[in-house]
Amino acid sequence: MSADVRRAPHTRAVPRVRRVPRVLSIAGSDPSGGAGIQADLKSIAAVGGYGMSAITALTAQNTRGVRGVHVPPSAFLAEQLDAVADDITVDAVKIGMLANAEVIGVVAGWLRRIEPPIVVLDPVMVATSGDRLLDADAEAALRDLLPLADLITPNLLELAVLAGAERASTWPDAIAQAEAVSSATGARVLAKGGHLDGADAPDALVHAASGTVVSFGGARIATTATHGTGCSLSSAIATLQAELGDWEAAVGEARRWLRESLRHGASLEVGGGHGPVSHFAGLWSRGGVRTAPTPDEIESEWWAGIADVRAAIDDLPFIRGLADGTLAREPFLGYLAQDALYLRDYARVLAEASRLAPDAAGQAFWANSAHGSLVGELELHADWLAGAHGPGAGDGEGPIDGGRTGTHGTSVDGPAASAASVADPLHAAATFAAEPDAATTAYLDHLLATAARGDYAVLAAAVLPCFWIYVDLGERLAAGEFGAQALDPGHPYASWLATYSDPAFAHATREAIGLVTRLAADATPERRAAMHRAFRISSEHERAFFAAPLALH
Ligand SMILES: Nc1ncnc2c1ncn2[C@@H]1O[C@H](COP(=O)(O)OP(=O)(O)O)[C@@H](O)[C@H]1O
Ligand SMILES: Cc1ncc(COP(=O)(O)OP(=O)(O)O)c(N)n1
Repeated sequence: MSADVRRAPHTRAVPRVRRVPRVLSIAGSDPSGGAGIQADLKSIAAVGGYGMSAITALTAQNTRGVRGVHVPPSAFLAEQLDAVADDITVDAVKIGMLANAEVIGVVAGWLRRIEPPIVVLDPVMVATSGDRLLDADAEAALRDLLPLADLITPNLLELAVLAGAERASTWPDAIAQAEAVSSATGARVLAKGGHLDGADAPDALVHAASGTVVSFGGARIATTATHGTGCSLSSAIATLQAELGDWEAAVGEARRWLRESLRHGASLEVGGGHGPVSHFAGLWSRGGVRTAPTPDEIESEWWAGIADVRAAIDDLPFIRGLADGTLAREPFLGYLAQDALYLRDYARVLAEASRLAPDAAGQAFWANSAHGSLVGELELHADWLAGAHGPGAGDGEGPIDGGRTGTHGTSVDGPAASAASVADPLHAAATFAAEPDAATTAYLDHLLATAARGDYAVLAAAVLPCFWIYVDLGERLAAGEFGAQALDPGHPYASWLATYSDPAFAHATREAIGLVTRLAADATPERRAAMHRAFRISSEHERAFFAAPLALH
């Protein structure tokens, strides 16, 4: 190799690290999908890039071999390249099959003009099947292209051609040839050991300028699905280099990905010859292939999914009596006594959700809700249970100040205005004097067991109905959906009903819905199903809880 092919000092832009790199493959087409641009686009996507392709040549091939090659006019390749570069920032280029010297000339001219920040050149010459993919008289032109690359990825045969030597018979010989090519071109060279005999399939990243040789070992994977491994590896490296900005890290990760894909290639059952690797095997097994619902879709689906429970709650004599004011004081106070017991442990469950929350926003939200349940809500219960409100209490029965705090987990932003405090031992004794009935016990057992299992997302879903069902009831009561009596200031439970439609509680409920549905959208299908189950069970407990007072009295 002559000294004049040594690469000029690097003047192009330093590669920028980019989360989803835009990677252009300049390569030939393989209609069987295992090599060429088809493999490149799959590989780029599989390792996290946005793939583009300018097609140099069309092949008619399958896993058994190449039947024909058609090279379109090189001017049309130039048009493809310009169309991309005129519009899109190209973060990395991978070059594969170039077919002939004319095509190489077009690509070389374009590279000189555009100066993409990363160029990985896979010097494709002969397919594994033995078919030529580069005219024999184009090898000199290809050598001249090498200095325009940052990384060259030859297999053993291609390395020997580039080094002007016999095919290396040992791995140290291959590394020596790679050093010679790197030294002559200024580019890094990845010597690939896929075609070695023996139990190992090593690769080595050689950089003569810095005198480094980084070896990558690995046992040979027993498979015949090796069609397109070179194409796939080089595209993955180009993409990962654009993302990571570190050649050693990019090669290491690309190799790990390729080896995973090699292990699963045979299971695709493509063709009777050398089949392709399974480019997305890792993604499929780790991430699944089904779409995930959006938070909005989950909200509608979960709400519609408890339509039967909500309708049953609406029809309960307790709710009807509460709405039109005909509910007797005794079952109402019985309900409040149970609700006080419920809220005391519900606050503990909310505190546990706060402890489990992975982020400060969730932590603060649930802690605030736990505080609201105890300080705001329970103190209103304490008032009622101490006889300060309601029919026969002689207080005018209008809404009380404490009504600004919401029901079930509403945040409060100031000291409770209510006179009775659960912090006061006398009031606490009265507030929590009742024995929990079956409905309260069952609901709390469900919530406390869910909290004990320690799955934050499932716990968040389990506490949600207590927000959501109450706020919905409150809004519809306030809108007169259950009759105009609920709007009458003289209604015997007016102060209580006011808590149902408290705007602060409505706001907290929106936050809780958003938080839970976002968790569900991000969850695996199995976890989302567990969340949904917990949500549904809590909703059913809500119905039983509202049914209990009149079932007992
Ligand atoms: N059976 C195998 N087991 C493990 N790695 C392999 C195997 N065959 C090829 N590779 C790897 O695939 C990549 C492509 O190598 P190679 O087959 O030598 O190149 P090409 O596909 O260009 O002929 C290299 O990283 C090589 O180590
Ligand atoms: C269109 C096209 N380009 C390149 C190759 C060679 O692919 P490669 O990754 O070198 O793998 P093998 O198939 O040769 O193992 C090709 N076949 N077709």
